[in-house]
Amino acid sequence: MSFRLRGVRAGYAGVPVLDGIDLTVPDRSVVALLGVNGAGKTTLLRAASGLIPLTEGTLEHDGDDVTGLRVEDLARRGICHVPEGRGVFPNLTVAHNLLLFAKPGRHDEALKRAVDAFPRLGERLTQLAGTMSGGEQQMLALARAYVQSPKVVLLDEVSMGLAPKIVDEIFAFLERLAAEGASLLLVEQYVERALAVADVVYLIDHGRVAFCGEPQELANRDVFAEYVGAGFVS
Ligand SMILES: Nc1ncnc2c1ncn2[C@@H]1O[C@H](COP(=O)(O)OP(=O)(O)OP(=O)(O)O)[C@@H](O)[C@H]1O
Repeated sequence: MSFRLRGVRAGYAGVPVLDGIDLTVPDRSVVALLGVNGAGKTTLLRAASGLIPLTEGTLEHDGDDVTGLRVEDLARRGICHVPEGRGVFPNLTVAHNLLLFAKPGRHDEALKRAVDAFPRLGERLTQLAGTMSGGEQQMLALARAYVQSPKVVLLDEVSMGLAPKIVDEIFAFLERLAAEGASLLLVEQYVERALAVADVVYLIDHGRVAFCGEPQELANRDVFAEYVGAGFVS
């Protein structure tokens, strides 16, 4: 039971970005993905979620080859992507945004689940998503993944630009998601916070894995200062 990328190469319009990535998200674990701007973190999450095709390599989930499946087919298997910039539908209500992602016949359950995780969404079910604050929209983006009872959640900078109190709420939610048994692959600007919840950390550099290990190993390594440096305060 795990999600794996093997020898993954991918990029944009013939420009390679990922240069042979081997990465495993073990069952019930949190994996932090670090690297400088432009290292390829977002591209890796897009490739892993089926948003961009692989030019080489494979994706495996629970031992099955899932390479080439579309984003919605991967989502049906429980592999859910929360993209940078949230990706909510601004002209639909909060409830409608959630129900688009709910399992058929499970609409009430989905709304209950979302509101339980983020009570402030419950006060705004009829509000247009685009009129909510940035933090509320981020909660909606997370709740849309949550209503799918995901097994693997790919999270791209979900705390970006948010107030510290909202970031706390979001991290509490991520811990809840992990405690409920989901695996997380987390790209996060708050490096210390990501390492505090992570079981495993990968450093990506120029589209390659520069380090893979436990967070405490990384803190003692020069490689960390080299690639992430200023972002970490122990
Ligand atoms: N849609 C795109 N078309 C062409 N090139 C792209 C596209 N998106 C990203 N790139 C390029 O791919 C490389 C990796 O970008 P990516 O966004 O994956 O890095 P990142 O590690 O997530 O960076 P950041 O921390 O700044 O978000 C960069 O050189 C970037 O310019």
